[in-house]
Amino acid sequence: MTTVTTTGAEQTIADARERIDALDDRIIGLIQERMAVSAVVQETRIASGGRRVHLSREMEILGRYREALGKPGTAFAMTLLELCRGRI
Ligand SMILES: O=C(O)C(=O)C[C@]1(C(=O)O)C=C[C@@H](O)C=C1
Repeated sequence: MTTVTTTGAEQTIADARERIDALDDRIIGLIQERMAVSAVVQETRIASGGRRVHLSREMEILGRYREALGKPGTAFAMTLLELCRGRI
């Protein structure tokens, strides 16, 4: 019979990956929720004669992400905005 043993390092990695997967599930859920809320704002603005895109609001959002996460935060926020309002 073969005995399978797991080292401390393997167990630590497996546990951490499980937490990462759970966090990613929550992040994806939050992104989907953000997309739905953003759609409400965009549809309401368009229905009242406005445009889909509101550039000064996007600048505010990009600034928040850059302040919290640095330069990659800006790239992340740009991707997030593209998910929410499509490509411009
Ligand atoms: O806040 C708005 O006015 C929105 O329409 C939402 C949102 C966003 O997803 O954050 C989407 C499109 C706009 O260009 C700006 C921001």
